[in-house]
Amino acid sequence: MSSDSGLPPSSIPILTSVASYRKWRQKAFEEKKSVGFVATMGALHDGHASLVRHSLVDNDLTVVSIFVNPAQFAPHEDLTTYPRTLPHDLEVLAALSLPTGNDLRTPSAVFLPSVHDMYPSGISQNVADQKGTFVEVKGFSHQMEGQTRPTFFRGVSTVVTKLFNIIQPTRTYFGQKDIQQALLLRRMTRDLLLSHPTPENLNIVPIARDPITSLALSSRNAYLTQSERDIAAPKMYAAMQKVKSHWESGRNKADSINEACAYLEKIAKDLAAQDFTIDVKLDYIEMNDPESFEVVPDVTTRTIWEAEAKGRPVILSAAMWVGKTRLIDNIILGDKILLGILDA
Ligand SMILES: Nc1ncnc2c1ncn2[C@@H]1O[C@H](COP(=O)(O)OP(=O)(O)OP(=O)(O)O)[C@@H](O)[C@H]1O
Ligand SMILES: CC(C)(CO)[C@@H](O)C(=O)[O-]
Ligand code: BAL
Repeated sequence: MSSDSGLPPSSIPILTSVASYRKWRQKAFEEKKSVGFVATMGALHDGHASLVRHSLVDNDLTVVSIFVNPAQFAPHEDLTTYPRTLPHDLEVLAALSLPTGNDLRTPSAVFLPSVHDMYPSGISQNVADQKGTFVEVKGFSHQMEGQTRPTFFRGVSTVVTKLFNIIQPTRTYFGQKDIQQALLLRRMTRDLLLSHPTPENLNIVPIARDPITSLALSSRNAYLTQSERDIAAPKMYAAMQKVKSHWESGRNKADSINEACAYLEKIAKDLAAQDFTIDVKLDYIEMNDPESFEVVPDVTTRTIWEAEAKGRPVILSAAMWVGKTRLIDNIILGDKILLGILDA
């Protein structure tokens, strides 16, 4: 069954217009049902499933949006090739269920808007050509991922504001894999005084990893060849684990990171020598303050950080090119609970 024609078969109602969603939401308001929301760009995997499962546990109803947002892709990025797998996505969602009392809770609706509905004034990927209304979280969008992708968070903040405005979620769920995105959106929710969701109801769900290689699940993993996925890509997490163990043994930040960079350089050389088709290039590996996103000073050790940071953990994050695919990952050094990251 599907709510609109021209869509793949789906046991979950698909709402493609803002008006049809609003009607659905009004009924939930009237019935005093809580609505959990998971925003995605589709190509669903077990990381997305974990977000949806959390929502099913916490809420009467769960809505998943699938929208590949042009505004968060720079003109040179992969908007046109981004994986679009709607029939598969609907099957993944239909297979998710949670027994509650006599009931089986499943995702309640999929919101599938058009680019035109989301951007009534039109949308250019080139910020200089954009017209209309945009949301920027100033001072928090240029560090970490924002350094390599300077217009990324403007695109994300804008589309998520629109989605929140439409969906009116009681609670939302974002992945720790995109940790800066989740923390920035929580700040945006606070700054814009949103009630649906409140900042407290923006939940962060731990990173789902491949059980064998520990590679963080990601829609873009679909771009990787088998050897890129199984051999090269997991080295980024291995490098971060090295930073973690140096940091925890008392080395300062610069030394800890340098060891990991040297490890990755050696891996890149070895891979190139063994197989010319695997090309690995580190974009960054860095430690940042989870509140300001500023870089942890080179000479800081864990003991110095803990004395100064009043319990705040450190975000250790990395981005790496594996062939033509850019992957990101992170580890929280310290207490994840203080960032409001849920248990898995
Ligand atoms: N491995 C994961 N574990 C937990 N959450 C995840 C994981 N991967 C993605 N998410 C979360 O799912 C939500 C939707 O993400 P999105 O649809 O962009 O998938 P993605 O795998 O992050 O894609 P991409 O490969 O483009 O980064 C985001 O909140 C994201 O952080
Ligand atoms: C939050 C989001 C769905 C906004 O397009 C996207 O950035 C993502 O999938 O992480
Ligand atoms: N999950 C992040 C989406 C992006 O890289 O555009």
